[in-house]
Amino acid sequence: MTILVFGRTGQVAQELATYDGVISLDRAAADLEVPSACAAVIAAHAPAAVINAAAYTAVDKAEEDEPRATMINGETPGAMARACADLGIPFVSISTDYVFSGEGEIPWMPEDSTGPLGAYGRSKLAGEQAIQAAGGAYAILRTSWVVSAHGTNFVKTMLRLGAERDALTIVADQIGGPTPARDIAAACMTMVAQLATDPSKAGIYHFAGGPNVSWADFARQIFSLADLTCAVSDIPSSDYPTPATRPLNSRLDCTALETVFGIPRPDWRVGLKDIVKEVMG
Ligand SMILES: NC(=O)C1=CN([C@@H]2O[C@H](COP(=O)(O)OP(=O)(O)OC[C@H]3O[C@@H](n4cnc5c(N)ncnc54)[C@H](OP(=O)(O)O)[C@@H]3O)[C@@H](O)[C@H]2O)C=CC1
Ligand SMILES: Cc1cn([C@H]2C[C@H](O)[C@@H](COP(=O)(O)OP(=O)(O)O[C@H]3O[C@@H](C)C(=O)[C@@H](O)[C@H]3O)O2)c(=O)[nH]c1=O
Ligand SMILES: [Mg+2]
Repeated sequence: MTILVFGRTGQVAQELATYDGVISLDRAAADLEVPSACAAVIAAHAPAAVINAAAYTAVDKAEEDEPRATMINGETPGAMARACADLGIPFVSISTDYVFSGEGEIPWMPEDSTGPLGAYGRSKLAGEQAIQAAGGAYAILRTSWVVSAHGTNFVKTMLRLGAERDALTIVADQIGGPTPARDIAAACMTMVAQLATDPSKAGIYHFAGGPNVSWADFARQIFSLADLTCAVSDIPSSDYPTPATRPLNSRLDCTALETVFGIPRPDWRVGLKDIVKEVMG
């Protein structure tokens, strides 16, 4: 069973590449700025399933580059979904907590109203809508705060800064679920297998690590596991100005994924241990 994966260098893409039967496409093989080319690659390979793990993920840069982010995150996933629907094969595409406004403290349900605060979130929401319009055996997997030993992420930034500095100020009013890329890859593989035999499972699902935590408390746990002495002071988001506004409430209710696919919410503290070990050597 061949599974075609868009993305090769990304955090989730690298974990997907460890599975037998996965063919990974880098930018040279499939440029997400060209929707028709990505659809043509799917038709040419005629795989058993497709997973889209490529995206424009530079949240701040997207503010001044929204047309490109919208092409990559909005238009192209729609074209991929239509190509998969035409072939009658499952399609899983990863989305984000940043499609939500971040109001309140209640974990977001997949069917809750969206309200992105920035260009990245808007572009990902456009992708979700295009995929849904295509129909077929699709799944949109919204995750959050992706971490791994590869690529750029908060854990790697903290391990670098924590070794250089005695103290850091970290936002404490954004709460969410850090999610190991390895767990996301495993979830995607389970989902394409089940969608192949039961397309009625199509829909939007949430998948994030638990327990929910603030970035500041997450940093403390990273430093503790890595034996780094770096004091963390809580600050409000207003003291850490960035071009794009981040949601305060990134909590995702992950019940539906467990009920429908039997995939439980992972404990990020388990995955974090492996990541710290892998990065520190
Ligand atoms: N990172 C996070 O915290 C979160 C991510 N997500 C979502 O999860 C998914 C995976 O994210 P993650 O693994 O962190 O992503 P990364 O930022 O680690 O990697 C992004 C991947 O997309 C590829 N890519 C970007 N632009 C193009 C293009 N024009 N053509 C082809 N490939 C392109 C990159 O290739 P190249 O190396 O060539 O640039 C890279 O392989 C994405 O859909 C993302 O939106 C959701 C929630 C949180
Ligand atoms: C480095 C640093 C960051 N921060 C804050 C800024 C930000 O609110 C938070 C996390 O920083 P990041 O740069 O990892 O945030 P960001 O790139 O916005 O992370 C997001 O990426 C996209 C792709 C997603 O889909 C989201 O789920 C989320 O993971 O930490 C501090 O408060 N102090 C610091 O010293
Ligand atoms: Mg980032």
